[in-house]
Amino acid sequence: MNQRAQVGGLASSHRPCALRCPMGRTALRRSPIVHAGAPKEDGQFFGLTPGSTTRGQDLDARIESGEFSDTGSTKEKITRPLRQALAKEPLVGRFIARALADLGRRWRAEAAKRMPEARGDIREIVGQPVFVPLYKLFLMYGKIFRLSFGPKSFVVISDPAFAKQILLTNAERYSKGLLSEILDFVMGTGLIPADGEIWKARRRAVVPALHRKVANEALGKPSPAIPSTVALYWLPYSDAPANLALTSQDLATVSRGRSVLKELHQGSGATEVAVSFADAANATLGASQSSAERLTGTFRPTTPLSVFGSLNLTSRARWVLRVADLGENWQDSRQITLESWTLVLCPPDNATLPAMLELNLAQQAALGSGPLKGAQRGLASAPRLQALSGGAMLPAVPTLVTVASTTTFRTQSELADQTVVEEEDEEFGEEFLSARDPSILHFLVASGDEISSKQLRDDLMTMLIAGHETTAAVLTWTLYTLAQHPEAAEAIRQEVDAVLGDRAPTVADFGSLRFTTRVINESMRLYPQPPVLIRRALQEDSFDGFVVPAGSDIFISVWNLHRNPASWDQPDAFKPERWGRARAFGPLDGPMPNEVTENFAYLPFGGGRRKCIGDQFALFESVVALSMLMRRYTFELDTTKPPVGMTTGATIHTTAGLHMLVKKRDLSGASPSAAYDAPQYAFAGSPGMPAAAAAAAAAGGCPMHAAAAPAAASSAAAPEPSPAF
Ligand code: HEM
Repeated sequence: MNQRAQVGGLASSHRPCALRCPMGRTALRRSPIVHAGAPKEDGQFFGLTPGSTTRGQDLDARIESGEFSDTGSTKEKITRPLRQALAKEPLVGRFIARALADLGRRWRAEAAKRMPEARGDIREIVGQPVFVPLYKLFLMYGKIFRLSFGPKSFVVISDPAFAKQILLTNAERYSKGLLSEILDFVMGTGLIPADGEIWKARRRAVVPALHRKVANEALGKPSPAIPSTVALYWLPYSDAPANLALTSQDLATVSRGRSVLKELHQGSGATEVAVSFADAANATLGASQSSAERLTGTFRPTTPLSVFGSLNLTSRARWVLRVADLGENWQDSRQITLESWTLVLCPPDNATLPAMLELNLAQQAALGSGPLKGAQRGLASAPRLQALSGGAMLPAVPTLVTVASTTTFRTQSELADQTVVEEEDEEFGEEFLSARDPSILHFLVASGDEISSKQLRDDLMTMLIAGHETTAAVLTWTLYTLAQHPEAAEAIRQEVDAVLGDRAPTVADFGSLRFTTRVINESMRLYPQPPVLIRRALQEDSFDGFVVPAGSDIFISVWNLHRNPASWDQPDAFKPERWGRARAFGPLDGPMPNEVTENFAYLPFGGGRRKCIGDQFALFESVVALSMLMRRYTFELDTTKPPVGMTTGATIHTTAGLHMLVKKRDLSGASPSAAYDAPQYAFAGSPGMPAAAAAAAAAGGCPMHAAAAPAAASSAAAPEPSPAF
């Protein structure tokens, strides 16, 4: 059980964050909240008021003014003064007043049945991550309201019970609606956008491909040597960088361990600088490699950990961050910018690395300028990828390779038992397994007699995109959060040192890496990827008496669910311990949180029949990446850079990149302990908690922002550039 808030209402439980907390500024100071059921028969404009030019501020000001908390029937309100005046008159006047009072009661009752509605100008919410205004509106309107722009409207759901109804109980009444339309050209009838019979058939076919047994088959291969260092460097996304010229200044900058990213983003020198990073790495290795070799992965990392930049849809998406083992010679410290990450672990022979890298480059190109346009370009480059990987797009779903290359995967553990999908266990086709090629692609091809190449392509594209950007975003925001919580980062290190030492995690270790896992769980609560789920009602449905007609487009705001003050104690606070038993110190022995344990208040992987098929896989992947990175490095926010900022995409993107100072960790003295105790993570208010965080917690402020407080001269060296909204 987690430590859920035992609170009666929104206003009483949620304390505003003193600093730049996502939620802090506005509605929380107002109470009571207008809950669902509050009538809004004429709607209220949340959009630009006539003549106004600002966006988010307008909405904030109008929420602040109480405009949205106004309730009741407008007709009743307009006629009220007349009724009151008439009531003072004798006879006829009193008679009319009584009739008006009756009418007023009827109007109020009718209004109460109508869903609250926010109407306005779409431009007002366009300038900010869309889930943020939705949260503000949720705090005003409550768990269900209609958001209307001219003739178009959406029903916004922020209540666990309603989400459960849509995703589980009445799931057959809903389709992916808008999402399918938007994703059609890139995912076609892949599993995410597909509906109806196609979805059913494809789910049955694809789910077994993520089965534990597929992973098992892929495992058991010798684990590659674990590197002592991992170096980080940048590569340009361009397939064939025309200009590889290096300036001596570039090399000098890089070899001093300084960031060159400032230059990177200032225009034409970008490619040169990025390449100089790679060349500096080469120089460090004493290797002489052509640029073509570099781009096709000649670095031959001996580590199972290679991290590639992910699908980042911001203007910085052109850069690929790659983590590879470069040996001991690598610089001790350097400054890099992390945008978003995904994990690709290479098999020991490294045969697929070149193709993976190419694939990644193509993805970057594909999605560099926006999901729609970019993805089209990605498709165009698919044949080339095939050529590079010897005719088969094997690395198309790198995550499977991840687990496959990590370990022997023999011992059952909490995760191993749950790993991948159990629900269709009986349908698993052993005969489709291939020891030689235990990839998802192979499984799909072998098991799908009638599958068309278009369907295969759709399935793979879907899994590629679904499994790539999400995990990358989770790691990005986890690192961001940990940079503000050095005590939690330290606790991860203690755990990893004790459980793993310097070896790579295995699935068997997963159960022991509990704190690390709970950090990921909590990071996914604070930053759900995606923050909003989209559905369309195929039939009428109703929620607490509010009717949602067939054809309605619906946003289930996971962000709102995950920060709902009625569900969570200190909803904006990073508290991995909330997933343990209700005590301040002690083992995190609660169950792995998911939509079932939290009754749909927590939906990091959705729920019901459209739940993510890669959930356990992704969790393991994230824990592997995080534990290995935290073991070897320390990450601090670079306070000289602009605030991180959030931008809406399929996942939550950074606006200005996540700039971090990365230092190699001193590992002397960090060895596995025979008698391992759970790390002494300093929970809220505990003696071990950094002063600033404790002060913030005590003040009811958002601990996420503790490091920004003046007293933040603790181990949290980085002041707090919180996401700017
Ligand atoms: C941390 C990483 C991940 C997160 C946060 C995540 C999240 C989600 C969520 C929230 C959904 C439900 C969408 C909805 O109901 O509209 C979903 C569906 C899906 N995910 Fe994931 N996912 C992750 C990793 C993966 C991986 C690794 C794969 C595959 C390799 C994957 C494949 C899919 C597919 C195919 C669906 C659609 C399932 C269906 O509709 O039947 N995901 N994911």
